[in-house]
Amino acid sequence: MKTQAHQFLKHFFEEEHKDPVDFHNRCSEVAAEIEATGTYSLTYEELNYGAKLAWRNSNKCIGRLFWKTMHVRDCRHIQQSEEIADALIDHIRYATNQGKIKPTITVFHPSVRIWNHQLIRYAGYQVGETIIGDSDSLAFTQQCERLGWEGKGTPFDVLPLIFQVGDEEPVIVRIPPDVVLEVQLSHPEVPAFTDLSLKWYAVPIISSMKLEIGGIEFPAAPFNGWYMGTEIGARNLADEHRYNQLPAVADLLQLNQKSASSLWKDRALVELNVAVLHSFREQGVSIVDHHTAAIQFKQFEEQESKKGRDVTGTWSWLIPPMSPATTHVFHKPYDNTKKSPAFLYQPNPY
Ligand code: HEM
Ligand SMILES: N=C(Nc1cccc(CNC[C@@H]2CCCN2)c1)c1cccs1
Repeated sequence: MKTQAHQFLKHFFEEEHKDPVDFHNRCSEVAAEIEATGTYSLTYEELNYGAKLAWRNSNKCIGRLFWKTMHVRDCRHIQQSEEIADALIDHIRYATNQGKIKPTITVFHPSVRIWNHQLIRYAGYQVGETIIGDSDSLAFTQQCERLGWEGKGTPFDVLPLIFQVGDEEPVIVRIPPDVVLEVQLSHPEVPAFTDLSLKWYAVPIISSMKLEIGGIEFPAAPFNGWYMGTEIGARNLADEHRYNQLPAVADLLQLNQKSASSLWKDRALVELNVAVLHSFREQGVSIVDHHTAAIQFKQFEEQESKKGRDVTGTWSWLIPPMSPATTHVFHKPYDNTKKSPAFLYQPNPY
């Protein structure tokens, strides 16, 4: 802990060009606190900077150019369930910002754990052989039902929040529908596209990862950015084991699905992604296409190298799932070294 704390403080004071005397004093203060209590507490400034660094260090993230602009909400003092529920719903409201999405993170006390993968996600139901809704949510939806939640059984039922303080009973909270912004999907050139009755939620808020700063761990630190269109159009709605919409889109476009070589899947994929980007933009919700995102990532790489910092990355996650070779990312290797502060995986609490 002591070495992790020292490493973090060294980075913090150096990068923020702080007085070395203050650095020395802060180190002694932290060392004394660790000696006395086994841990130490980060100042708000250290938490704010540490959370931004964790984003900057996220090897799988193509969106890192904007790492300095993140809003950091310090909720480490909250331990009452009602207040945690309010803080989570406030995060959704604040980050959504009527569609002009604000990259935001809310950091809770280390004893808090959120069971959701994302604060907003659709339920998944096993009905005989078929799955209704998001198959990624099957297990979590069962936990919600076990705790008394009942969905309507539609493909787009927004799941409730489940969180836990220490080893108290988990708390389940419905999200007020007016807080959840959703985008109905339409296509700029195919009017019949709306017959598919497709939609997706506006704001992805990851709530299952642990934030680690200077050796201090925060299992509950939900963070959001905006979507890259391919996440919705090339994976969530396209994967066969997810919403599997490519055949339906191909029917609409009257493509020849009998032969793979007609590239009907590729044509359906492009039009589905065109619809996602068109619909988000038309409804004033922030989103980025994978080409623009790659250009922004290139700017991030250049900015970091100007600052004398190496950019680390996970190639297989940085390339977009659609037309990857049309981006510069595909054509270069990335060093996958893990840095700290970081966002880490942690086992499911259920
Ligand atoms: C601002 C707009 C942002 C965009 C467009 C963006 C884009 C992405 C995309 C496309 C992925 C891959 C996701 C997948 O394939 O499932 C990703 C991964 C990731 N992003 Fe970003 N991101 C943004 C902001 C953020 C923020 C604010 C944070 C944290 C503060 C963040 C942290 C991460 C992490 C930790 C991963 C890896 C997740 C995992 O390992 O499952 N990103 N990002
Ligand atoms: N645009 C986003 N997408 C994103 C980022 C991190 C993680 C995820 C979810 N990834 C898990 C899925 C499911 C398996 C592989 N991908 C999405 C953001 C979410 C939160 C901040 S940015």
